[in-house]
Amino acid sequence: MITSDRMAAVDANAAALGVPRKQLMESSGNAVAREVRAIADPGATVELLCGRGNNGGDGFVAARFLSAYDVTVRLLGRPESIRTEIARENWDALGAAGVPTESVADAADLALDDPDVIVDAMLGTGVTGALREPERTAARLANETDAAVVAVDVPSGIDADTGEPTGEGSGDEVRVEADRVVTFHDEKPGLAALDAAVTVADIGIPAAAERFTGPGDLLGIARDPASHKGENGEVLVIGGGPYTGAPSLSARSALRTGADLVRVACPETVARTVQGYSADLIVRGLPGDRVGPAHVDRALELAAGNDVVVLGPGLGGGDGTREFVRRFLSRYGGRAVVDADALRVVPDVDTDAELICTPHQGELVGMGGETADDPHERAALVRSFADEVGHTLLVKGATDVVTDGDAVRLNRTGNPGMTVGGTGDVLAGAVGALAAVTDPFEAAAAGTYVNGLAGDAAAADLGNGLVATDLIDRLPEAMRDE
Ligand SMILES: NC(=O)C1=CN([C@@H]2O[C@H](COP(=O)(O)OP(=O)(O)OC[C@H]3O[C@@H](n4cnc5c(N)ncnc54)[C@H](O)[C@@H]3O)[C@@H](O)[C@H]2O)[C@@H](O)CC1
Ligand SMILES: [K+]
Repeated sequence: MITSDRMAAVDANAAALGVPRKQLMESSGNAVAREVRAIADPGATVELLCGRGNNGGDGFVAARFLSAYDVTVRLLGRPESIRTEIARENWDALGAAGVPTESVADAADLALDDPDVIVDAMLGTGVTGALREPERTAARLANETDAAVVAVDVPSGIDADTGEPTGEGSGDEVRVEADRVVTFHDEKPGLAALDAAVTVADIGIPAAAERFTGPGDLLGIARDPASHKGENGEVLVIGGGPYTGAPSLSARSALRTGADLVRVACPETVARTVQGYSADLIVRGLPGDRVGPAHVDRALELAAGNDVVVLGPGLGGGDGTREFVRRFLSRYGGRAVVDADALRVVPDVDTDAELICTPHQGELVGMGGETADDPHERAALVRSFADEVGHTLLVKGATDVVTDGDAVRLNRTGNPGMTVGGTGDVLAGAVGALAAVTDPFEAAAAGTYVNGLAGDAAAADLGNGLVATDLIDRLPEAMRDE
């Protein structure tokens, strides 16, 4: 099963792997034609109702694969209104090849002869709201015929994620009643409940487009242009003690990854150092030089106003600090990224919090998890450990493993230059910022992807001489990866 959002991400990842959308459209159209051939003999009349988006583009391609049939391609709208370049190219190819086409902009001009097969290539996953004209009339007419209706990807007017009509509640819910659906790459959650035979067509999306992170993994993080300060994430970093630089690295990384407000709670002795690094940070000093059990109430109070807590950078080990982490997590019910010395506490603590743990392999073993050299074998081990602890794990390595105990994603951005101190703090901050705007699994996957990209950009300039702050500077550019 794949949702529309994830499908869009995988599609972008496929393009980054060298399989562009036009190529996928070719396979999609081919698969639709195959379905038509399975239900109608050569010479049968086939009417292709095509919209102006890529769903329509799939229809244009299908027509080319149906030269043995009596085909009519009907574009709903004017040719100038075709929305995408690849759909337009396929429309032009039909004209050049002399395939009969017709464009109908006005619903009043629509009439369907009595075809044997109707291909519904009007709207796919790009549909919003109730069907508008002329698609609406075309859907009604298609439903009234005796033709076998083959829908491309999803019946027009149906939400692929829910199976509900897209105009639901408007009293206006026209949708195509398809006999068959040819959907692409994987099953869609909304199709199972429909009264139609669903075929899943492999359109050549590489398995790696789903297995590995890519630019598509950043699509879900697009910012609402109308958003206000605070709506794109407020993060509290709790850290510092023996290591004074770590919390500031995490905090600045969170800012550069897009968080609106970042606060740091750290020992008073560390506070001045953190503030010295950046005037953009709001720093709250906790009495003393180590974070300990005495600070739990204050830390919870500070955490309350934030979307995410990043817990661990520079805290150090020691009984007092561990006790702080244990008590904090047992009372905290929000979302947190847990890193470094705070990690060991996680398997034993009873918490309502939603955690993203970011261990390297040594820390994973310290938590009680297992690892293996082969990334796929390691992924399986980490997945079952995540399931056991009930939290999202991001296990760092040459290939990072991200899993929530169910889904698994691997990341291969990054380079050996990043073994320098502090890059883990940068990662924790980036994941923290992202966890404020998307779910923990997606935040961990996107966070490690951009952190690695920033590291790769730093290595391109500086080789193994890169330091953690070089990554922070390059995070904004990495976030714009396309
Ligand atoms: N994601 C992928 O990897 C692939 C997608 N493909 C196809 O691309 C489709 C998605 O393409 P698009 O994103 O262009 O979207 P659609 O083709 O589903 O719809 C595009 C346009 O329809 C119009 N529209 C939206 N809602 C409407 C409504 N209620 N009434 C009338 N018009 C409306 C809008 O102008 C919108 O831009 C998929 O369903 C699939 O068929 C395939 O070509 C191959 C691979
Ligand atoms: K369709």
